[in-house]
Amino acid sequence: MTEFEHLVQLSGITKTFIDGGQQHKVLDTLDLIIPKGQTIALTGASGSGKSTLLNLIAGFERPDSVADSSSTSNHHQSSGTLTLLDQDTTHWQDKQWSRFRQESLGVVFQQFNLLTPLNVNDNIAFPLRLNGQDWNPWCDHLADALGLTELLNRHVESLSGGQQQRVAIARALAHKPPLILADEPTGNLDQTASLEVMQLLCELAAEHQTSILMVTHSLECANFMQRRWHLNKGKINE
Ligand SMILES: Nc1ncnc2c1ncn2[C@@H]1O[C@H](COP(=O)(O)OP(=O)(O)OP(=O)(O)O)[C@@H](O)[C@H]1O
Repeated sequence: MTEFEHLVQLSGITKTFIDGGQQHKVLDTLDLIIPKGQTIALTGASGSGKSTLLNLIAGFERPDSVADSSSTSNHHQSSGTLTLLDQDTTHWQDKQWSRFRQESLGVVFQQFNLLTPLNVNDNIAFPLRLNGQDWNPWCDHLADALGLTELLNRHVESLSGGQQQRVAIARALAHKPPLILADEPTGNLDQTASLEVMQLLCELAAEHQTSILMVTHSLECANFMQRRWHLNKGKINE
């Protein structure tokens, strides 16, 4: 992969939802940069927009668009700029978003989105196979560290919530992407398993300069990250 200056950069991004006829501005002309290799804990009250921010960076949501005042036609432009790997995403089509997610992103979201017809092994190896790779010693290490070695042949739908969460974490880390977005990745895990997950994330970040943006309500988990961001009224405070 080519070198880049900023992994993620948001400039003046606004996101508004309309609910019951009322506009609700969740992100308000937000500016932020996630440099390569930085690990960040994201906190904020329920409903402050943490998941929305992760969804925007992953391309599952789009920023608001505003009427283009410089144009006489009915053109709209994005409320701000979202730059990923030094590329402006404003005009990215689905194909470019898919490629970014496939090659450069690992996500652990609240819904694990596991591939239910497949077993644990195939779920973990899925991002690797999309990138033309196969199961490798790093996958063995992930399975071991996450307590999944005995479960590799099990269908994911037969697993408990905590086991499914660990599969989702292994899948996000399998292809060693430069960016991990995690939304309460240890929400279903006990304290011992949570600490093991945090150690694994830190190991990946330290060895491969992986950047991590992790939503957490746990101070203990937040302390594993290098920086702490707090989202309030559509803005980030550090
Ligand atoms: N698709 C949507 N349509 C309408 N409103 C939405 C949508 N997605 C999110 N919202 C609203 O945006 C606000 C921020 O939601 P979001 O899920 O990003 O918050 P959060 O900080 O992740 O909350 P939590 O900690 O409870 O998960 C909430 O008021 C939510 O109701």
